[in-house]
Amino acid sequence: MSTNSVGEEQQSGLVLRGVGKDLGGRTIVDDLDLVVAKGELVCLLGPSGCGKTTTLRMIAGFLNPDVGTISIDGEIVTRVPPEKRPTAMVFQNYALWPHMSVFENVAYPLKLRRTPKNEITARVHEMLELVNLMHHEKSRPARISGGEQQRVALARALVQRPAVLLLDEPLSNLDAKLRVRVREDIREIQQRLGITTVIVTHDQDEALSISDRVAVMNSGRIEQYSDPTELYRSPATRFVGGFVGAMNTLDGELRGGADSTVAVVGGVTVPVDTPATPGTAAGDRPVSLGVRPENVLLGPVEAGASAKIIRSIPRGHFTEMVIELATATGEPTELRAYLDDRSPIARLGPGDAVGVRLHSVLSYDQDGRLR
Ligand SMILES: Nc1ncnc2c1ncn2[C@@H]1O[C@H](COP(=O)(O)OP(=O)(O)OP(=O)(O)O)[C@@H](O)[C@H]1O
Repeated sequence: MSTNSVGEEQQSGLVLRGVGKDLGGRTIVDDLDLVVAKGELVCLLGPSGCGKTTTLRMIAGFLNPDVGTISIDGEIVTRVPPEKRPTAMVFQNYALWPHMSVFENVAYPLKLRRTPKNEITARVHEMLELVNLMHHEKSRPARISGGEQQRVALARALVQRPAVLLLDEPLSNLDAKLRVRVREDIREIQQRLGITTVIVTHDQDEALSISDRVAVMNSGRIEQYSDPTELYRSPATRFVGGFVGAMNTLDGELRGGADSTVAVVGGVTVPVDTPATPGTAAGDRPVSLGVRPENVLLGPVEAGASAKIIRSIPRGHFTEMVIELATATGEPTELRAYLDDRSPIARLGPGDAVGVRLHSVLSYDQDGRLR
């Protein structure tokens, strides 16, 4: 995690230090540190109940942390009420006023602050242009689509010119196709304005595709805080590896050096091309290996450890194969592999024999930490 330097504190858009919250007699957020740079988009990603929304609500000021501090642009705001904080929130259900037009909805926070009328008009129009909704300024929310309602909610947050924009599961009410469009729109607008943004999501695809960095949460703590590529390639814990993307987990260990590494699984030796963490054979024995399905390489029997195809699942632009490794111990060890449809192996089916090699194998210790 980041250092506690004063310089970093001042240059950062948002800083949480040692933030904790108990609710209903349980610790929901536990000693959480998070530094979001100015203009950065960060997703809080994690399973249901891990404390993402609670964290977001503390940043917005709707909930007070029991311990820790929150600062925005170098100012401590831990006890500042929500309406006085330089934050604006987009809620999961958008929370638009049904009896107000699109214009009035976006104007509402400015009216509350007694902004002069002509300034309200100018700022609302500027925002409606930004989210491409000028043609709907007189419409009621019920008359526009879900994606458009989402953009109204975004405009209503941005019109307040917050230092930090907060979005709670902003895409969960949209269908799959629209979700991709709208998340790209959000990213584009966020980058254009250079606004520090925190988004809560449980959707890894969403987090990986729009974030500068992703904070993966589990049981009230951040397990890893990295850019999307690093998060996918080197998940710091077994939990992160399983939560972000698909991962085969095997009981076994890596042996050998960088040139000729093998994975020993159930008493058989599987050749490994480029282990992600070379030299893991030394010291304490790792207790598990992780390998992404696209890094399980299938070829002719003689080219790798022997295995049998159990299932072949067409996945559109690729084929997913479930294979069983022929272990010496007789313990069944299943692996999933993704194969290019053009590969001759993709034409094989259940019962056929294949040779297995592995690529970029990760090795985890007893506590599930990357070695
Ligand atoms: N006011 C409260 N009193 C007691 N428990 C609460 C309260 N608010 C939230 N919790 C509990 O805190 C835990 C974390 O809730 P939170 O909403 O932060 O999770 P989340 O990660 O956002 O999950 P989800 O994706 O399901 O919204 C949950 O188990 C929830 O039941």
